[in-house]
Amino acid sequence: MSRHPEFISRLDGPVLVIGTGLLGTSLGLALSRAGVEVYLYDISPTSQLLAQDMGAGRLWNGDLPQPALVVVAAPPDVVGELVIGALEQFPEATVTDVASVKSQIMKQVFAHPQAARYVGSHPMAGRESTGPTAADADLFVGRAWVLVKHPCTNPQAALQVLTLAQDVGAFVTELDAKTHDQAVALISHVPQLLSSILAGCLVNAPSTSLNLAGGGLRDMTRIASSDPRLWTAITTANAPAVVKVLKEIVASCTELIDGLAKAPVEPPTGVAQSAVHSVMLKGNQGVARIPGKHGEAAVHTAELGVLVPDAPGELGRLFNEVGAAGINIEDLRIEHSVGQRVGLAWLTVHQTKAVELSEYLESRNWQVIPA
Ligand SMILES: NC(=O)c1ccc[n+]([C@@H]2O[C@H](COP(=O)([O-])OP(=O)(O)OC[C@H]3O[C@@H](n4cnc5c(N)ncnc54)[C@H](O)[C@@H]3O)[C@@H](O)[C@H]2O)c1
Ligand SMILES: O=C(O)C(=O)C[C@]1(C(=O)O)C=C[C@@H](O)C=C1
Repeated sequence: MSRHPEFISRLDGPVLVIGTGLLGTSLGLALSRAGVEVYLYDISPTSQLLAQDMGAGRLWNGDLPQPALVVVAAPPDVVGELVIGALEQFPEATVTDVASVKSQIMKQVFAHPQAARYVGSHPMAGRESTGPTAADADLFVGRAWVLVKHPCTNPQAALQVLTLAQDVGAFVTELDAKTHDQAVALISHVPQLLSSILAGCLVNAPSTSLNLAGGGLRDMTRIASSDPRLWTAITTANAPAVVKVLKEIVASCTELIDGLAKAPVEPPTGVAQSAVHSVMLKGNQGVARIPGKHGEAAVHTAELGVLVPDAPGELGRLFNEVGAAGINIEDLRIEHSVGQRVGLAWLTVHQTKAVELSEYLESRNWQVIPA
């Protein structure tokens, strides 16, 4: 594949991707776009063919030159054995993986004599859909990518994996396996489980209730569509850290329930109000600590709501207008409820451009709602 001028890789290939689902195919697309030779292998013939059709690389066969780097992008419960298999099959190659949990895999791999060529890694980028067709060459752009080294890790191998992460647009952070697993329990694994538990409460809800769903519920449940098999493997492999965070949440829920249960008291005692208020306040403080893109504090953007008629081409027309104003859309979310004739598009733009865009869109007869 020819090199795309905007995305030239510093990494020397070929790279063999084992597991061509969402992560493996996204990586193949990003590397192929940057001119790196990518080979693809998946236990599922359909998945590897789809990945090849999408342009993520070519199917691996033993006649091809040996890979310089092998990336294992399979579910966490098979990663350890696949990494060891790759270390043995390709004695010159560096081997890495992208699994969401690290301690168990590090322990399994570092019992092997050739483990110095292995570097654990975890791109903090993904989505609720799996499989090659959900892949995106830009998946890793601006996202964190954790490198997990071992005292025996070969520095040259670590450098290769660092280069891989940087070449696909990620910024690299180094952590030990235990710190990594505790961190992702809090910021990824428990959020997934809570989203699933909340969405699970909707299973028997009447459709008259569900038809009222707005942005709040949608924001909280996007990841509830994630793959049950993959997430069972992820969370069980990180059970101790996940249980610790879940227990904290149960304690907070119990406190809140006890406080709220006192709400109907006459005259009001303020206990219920204080229980809810402290939950809300702590939440405000926590959410303000989540960094924005590239790990910077998210203070430079503003959101603008625009009412968009529910008709073909209207969203495209809005984007064209914003483009004509010379303003970049940093992010986008859409609120849309069943039976409504309009949707609400929330555009995130640079803070300094928000007023200008609002005035411009109003002058073009769009109805703008400030955040
Ligand atoms: N989905 C996410 O958001 C996300 C984000 C970061 C990291 N990860 C990690 O990336 C890895 C892959 O996740 P995904 O979302 O791409 O899943 P996926 O289901 O889309 O892809 C996994 C692929 O691995 C293949 N596979 C399974 N066993 C195999 C084997 N023995 N040999 C070869 N291929 C095999 C499957 O056929 C499948 O195509 C997981 O370890 C996951 O923890 C996922
Ligand atoms: O769905 C998303 O937006 C994600 O980025 C998925 C997400 C996450 O929880 O942040 C999920 C699992 C990973 O191991 C890494 C990323």
